Parts: sequence; structure tokens; C-alpha cells
Amino acid sequence: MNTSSSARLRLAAIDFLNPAPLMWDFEHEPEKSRLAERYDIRYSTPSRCAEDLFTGQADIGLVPAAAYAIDPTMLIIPGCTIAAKGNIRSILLVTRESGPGAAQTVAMDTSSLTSAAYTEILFRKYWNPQARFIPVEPQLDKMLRIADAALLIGDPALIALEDSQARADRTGEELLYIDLAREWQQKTGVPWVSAFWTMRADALKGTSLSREELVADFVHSRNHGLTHIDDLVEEWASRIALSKSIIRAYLTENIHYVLDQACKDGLRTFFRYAHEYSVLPEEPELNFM
Ligand SMILES: C=C(O[C@@H]1C=C(C(=O)O)C=C[C@H]1O)C(=O)O
Repeated sequence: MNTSSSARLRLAAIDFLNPAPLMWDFEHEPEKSRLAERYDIRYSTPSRCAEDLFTGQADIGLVPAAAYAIDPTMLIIPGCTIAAKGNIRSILLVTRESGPGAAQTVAMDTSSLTSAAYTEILFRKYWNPQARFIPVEPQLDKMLRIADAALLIGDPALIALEDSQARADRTGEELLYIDLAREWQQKTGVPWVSAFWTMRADALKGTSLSREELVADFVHSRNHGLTHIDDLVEEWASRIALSKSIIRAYLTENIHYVLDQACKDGLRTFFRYAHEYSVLPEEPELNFM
């Protein structure tokens, strides 16, 4: 917790392509310097972001939805999300040709909390309730050596999908690349919600920031990011092994950045099933700041 008005809020952010529009003002002038006086950003993976918030090493985090059920004393900052209302492209279950129903073991990307929980629900409810889950580093070949299917998220998933034909040519092995957000929506009728900004309930105490100023910082950053997609495509083309057209499609067609009513319904459905299938401890209320 911050104790003086000059103390900055510690922000745990995710070092993937998908949050880039949310981070626009935090990473670009003219707002960057102003926001640097309010927020101290540290980048990591989704699971690490949650850990930093829950262990008190961060005040605000782009937190995987699953983590919110672990500590519902946290407050959701309204407005922004990482979600999908169609294909998400970066959350994949990769299986052998026999499909997920035949998978006995699933290697789970250790950087994921939420997609891992969704995957477990999909197996328990629809595909194979007996499947076993093994946490593994996100390397497809390694994962498929020890399991029948693999969950990949984020940039490693985007790259694996781009490489899918080349991999099949290389290895002679045909794999299925299942987009889990599309699968989830077809089965449940609600959007897939991965993450949202979450803060410790006492985070604003001791700072001079009001609730409205804080919400505006995040919402304006997202809005500015969405008007700078061309710039983001240029920036990211040199950082990730993807074509500019894929980066653009991912930021404009795949990821949905507005935490709207449909996403809130999606979250409630996710939490209800997660509790029903013993994937998460309890079904939390959605508490907004
Ligand atoms: C869309 C994605 O969402 C991310 C996936 C998360 C998870 O699986 O725990 C958490 C935060 C999101 O930023 C992705 O990484 O592909």
C-alpha cells in the first residue's frame, strides 16, 4: 500500500501483444510522462501478475479472471478487458488428430491461470472428465512428448498457429489447433473473458488519486490505443514473428477490449461452471471499484 501522496501505484502488466492497446498511454507520449508519476509498471506473465497482486507486490494488475475467484476482496476497475467474441487466435488447445475427446493427458502452459481453468471446464463438462493436467513450459514439441494435448496461450500460441503448416511438413504429424474462445462460445453462448484490471481495495489510500481519475487513466489509454492500431502494428512487427496483417487482425478482430454486459455475463458463466466442476474455490460476486 502507498503511504504518501507522491507514492506511485505499482502496476503489474503482461508482456504479450494482446494488452498493447490497453497500455498505449502508459508507453507513449504525450501521456507516458504524466502516468509515470502515478504508476510504476512491471511486466510479467498472467500468472505472475496475479501472484504479485495477491502477495502485495503490486497494487493493480491485469489479472487473469481465474485469479479473481481466489481473492474476491479485490476490486475490478470498470471499462477494460482482454476478451473475445469470436476466434481469439492466441488460446489454443493443440491435439492429435483423434481430438480432445481422446486426450487422457493435457500439458498446460505454466504462464496461464484463466485459460487453464477454462480448459479444465471444457474437459470436465464436454470432452473427457478423466483427463489429467500437467503444468509444462510453453513449448509445443516438449508438451506433446509428454501429453496427448497442449494448451498454449499468448504470443507462443500465435506463433505456433502460424507455424502449423510448416510443422506438419517438418514432422509428418497432423495436429488439430482448436481455438478455445470459439469453442467456449459455441458451447455456452457467452463470450470468453481472459483478464481485466484489478486493484487491491486499499490501493488508493494514501495517494492523491480519485476513483474517477484512476478509471479515466485506464479507459483513455485503451481508447487511444485503439486509435493507434497502425502504430502498434509497426512496433510489434519487429518484436514478434508474425505478419503485419495477422497482428492487425489480432488487435482489431480477435481481441475485444471493452468489459461490456455480454462480457460480464460471460464471466459469471465461467465462474459458475468453474465452481460446479471444482476448478475454482467459489463463485465470486463481481465487485467493481
Ligand atoms: C488472450 C490472452 O489472454 C491472457 C490469458 C490469461 C490466462 O490464460 O491466464 C490471462 C491474461 C490474458 O492477457 C492470451 O494470452 O492469449
